Amino acid sequence: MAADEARAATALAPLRAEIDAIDADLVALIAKRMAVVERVIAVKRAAGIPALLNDRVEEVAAHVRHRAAALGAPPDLAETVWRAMMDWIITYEDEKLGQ
Ligand SMILES: C=C(O[C@@H]1C=C(C(=O)O)C=C[C@H]1O)C(=O)O
Repeated sequence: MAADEARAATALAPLRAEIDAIDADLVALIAKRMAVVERVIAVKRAAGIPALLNDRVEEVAAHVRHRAAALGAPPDLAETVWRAMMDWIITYEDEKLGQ
């Protein structure tokens, strides 16, 4: 059993390094997306537009489902991740717009 676990640990290490590298790329993309969100907030503030725009939320969710399916990723996973991110961003925008 110990030998099996040692073999598994050896096999897992490079895969986990790949996941860590992908996560670093994803965090960089989140930072890039948030920089655009800051510009969205400025436009919304100037025009008196609210943080939550339901039609846009549904459009983004549909886009990521479609893109995930095209790339062989689970659409439900993509939609779940994006809805969580958009919920967080809407709260963030709300706080910023209320200031
Ligand atoms: C960024 C926006 O604000 C909110 C956040 C969204 C997002 O993170 O994609 C989408 C819809 C909005 O309610 C936007 O209106 O585009």
